Amino acid sequence: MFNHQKYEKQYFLPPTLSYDWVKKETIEKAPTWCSVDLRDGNQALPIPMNLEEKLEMFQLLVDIGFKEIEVAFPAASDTEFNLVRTLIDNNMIPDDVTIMVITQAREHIIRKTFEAVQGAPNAIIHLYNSTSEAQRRQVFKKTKDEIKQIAVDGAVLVKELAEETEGNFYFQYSPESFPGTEVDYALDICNSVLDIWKPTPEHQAIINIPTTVENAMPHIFASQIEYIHKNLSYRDGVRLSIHPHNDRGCGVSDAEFGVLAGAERVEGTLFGIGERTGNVDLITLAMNMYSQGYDPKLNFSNLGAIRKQYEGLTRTAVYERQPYSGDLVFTAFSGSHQDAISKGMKYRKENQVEKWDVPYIPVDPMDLGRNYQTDVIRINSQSGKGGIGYILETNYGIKLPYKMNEEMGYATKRVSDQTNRELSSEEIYHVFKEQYLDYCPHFQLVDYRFEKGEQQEVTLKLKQAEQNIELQGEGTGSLDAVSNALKTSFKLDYELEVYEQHSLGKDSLAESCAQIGISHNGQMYWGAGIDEDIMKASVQALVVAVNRLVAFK
Ligand SMILES: CC(=O)SCCNC(=O)CCNC(=O)[C@H](O)C(C)(C)COP(=O)(O)OP(=O)(O)OC[C@H]1O[C@@H](n2cnc3c(N)ncnc32)[C@H](O)[C@@H]1OP(=O)(O)O
Ligand SMILES: CC(C)C(=O)C(=O)O
Repeated sequence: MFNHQKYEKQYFLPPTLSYDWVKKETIEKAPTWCSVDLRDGNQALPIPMNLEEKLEMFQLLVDIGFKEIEVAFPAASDTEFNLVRTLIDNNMIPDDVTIMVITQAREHIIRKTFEAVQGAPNAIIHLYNSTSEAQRRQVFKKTKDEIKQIAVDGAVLVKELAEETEGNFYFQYSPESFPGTEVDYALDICNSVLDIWKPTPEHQAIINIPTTVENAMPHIFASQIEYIHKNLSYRDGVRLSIHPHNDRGCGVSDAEFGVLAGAERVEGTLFGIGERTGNVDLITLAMNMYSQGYDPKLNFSNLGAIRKQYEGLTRTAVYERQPYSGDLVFTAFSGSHQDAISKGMKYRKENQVEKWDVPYIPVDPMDLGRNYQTDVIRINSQSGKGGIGYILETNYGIKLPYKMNEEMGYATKRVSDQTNRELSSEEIYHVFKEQYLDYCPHFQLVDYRFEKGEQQEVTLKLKQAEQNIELQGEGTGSLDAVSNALKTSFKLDYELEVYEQHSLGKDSLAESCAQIGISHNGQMYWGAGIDEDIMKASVQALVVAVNRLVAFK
């Protein structure tokens, strides 16, 4: 039964509430990013990564710029254990990268973990135990003091083994299931663990606060973090870290507010892969900083390639609307968005604008390895002339007069609406070709010859109903002469209103595109021609416009 009365709030407010974090505007300095793709991300995969895949993932994370990487839960499986050994035995960990391994606060698991990290140049031992009221009551069946003792005993053993084991070790403690834990109690456990480790500014420890299962609004989490930040012992010897999950869809807000509230380090995964609804997406966090003009200290300039590799390694598909990385996140299908984007891109080019402010596109897609041809505007029945003109211009160099563009827009939308699908740029060009370059159902241009008399004279060779015919005309200019020949011979009455032409390329051999608009009884009829010879392009454009007049008047 769908009954909200079955539920009640499960989070705890800190004993004293302060909201200093609210007064801060944005994140200007990148926190330390710790990737947990190989641990929390991996433990959520239906088929966890194998050793080769993990090694490839490790290299990918290093290449992106991560300096802290949680590589394994060594006691979980041979594969996890072997990954740590492979990295250490083969000196595969760059000097500026610290690996992290996680362990439950259980003796045999901690011992196994130290076997795995023996000889590590730098490694963080991440100790955790669950502290929530629900888990104390249901899972561990222990009192608060007994649960605290699990953490303290674990911290003691971790310290002892670190002293005995070859390698350089740092410590991290997480009160797992923190969202369901009384905040002052969680703080008390963290401080008790720190009392064992006695961290200093020279050898810091990490206290990592997770939203194991996110159960409150992000401002609650921020207030909890601010309380811990202000009341943690050994504060200058501690890096305060957060580990947001996304059960309520607020992982990014938790992380950003948490940093404003005093966290110096953020754990998460690429693309937000992780248990249930995932961990916080570090790409989103980093790119949110980047898009405000701050250096995130992670490089996603080839995000498409990163995504492809990641999807292969994890056998997981990235959602098409995933911020920054999804297939469709830079794409407008709707007309008014397309119009603004198209004008914004033009404005940017013409005015050499330095800072990015194109409407509807929060960051320059090119910065992430995307392109303007296929990523920004795509066409379906929701699209408009701005977008359709943009596709013709960016893909084919064709610029249409305003009113012709409008008509072409409706012609294209009609095709998409009737077929109920998106149209590719080739299909859009096909509509243009069919309607404006080749539309000659009544007569077709075969050839023409100009002669200069008192006026410009033309002999126009056409084909009509499979018969060759010749028309004569004269006028003040070449096009005028062709137009008069058509008007007189076919007894037509129209005004030549618009004549535009431009080159389709930069060199002198490039083709020209001519567009002609003629009016009859207040209605415009359009035609276009493309040829290396500008006159030929223009005559063809006029022939199409007149054909359309005959067909549609
Ligand atoms: C929120 C998180 O992501 S936490 C990380 C979770 N990740 C994983 O669990 C992935 C890897 N885990 C594993 O491979 C296995 O769980 C192992 C190898 C670590 C341990 O396996 P097992 O001992 O067979 O079982 P299991 O994990 O179910 O252990 C449960 C026991 O450990 C206790 N326990 C669980 N977590 C902890 C902890 N952090 N500290 C101390 N004890 C713990 C439980 O109370 C339970 O005790 P009981 O045996 O007295 O009932
Ligand atoms: C162990 C902790 C950090 C964790 O993964 C979680 O609580 O989600």
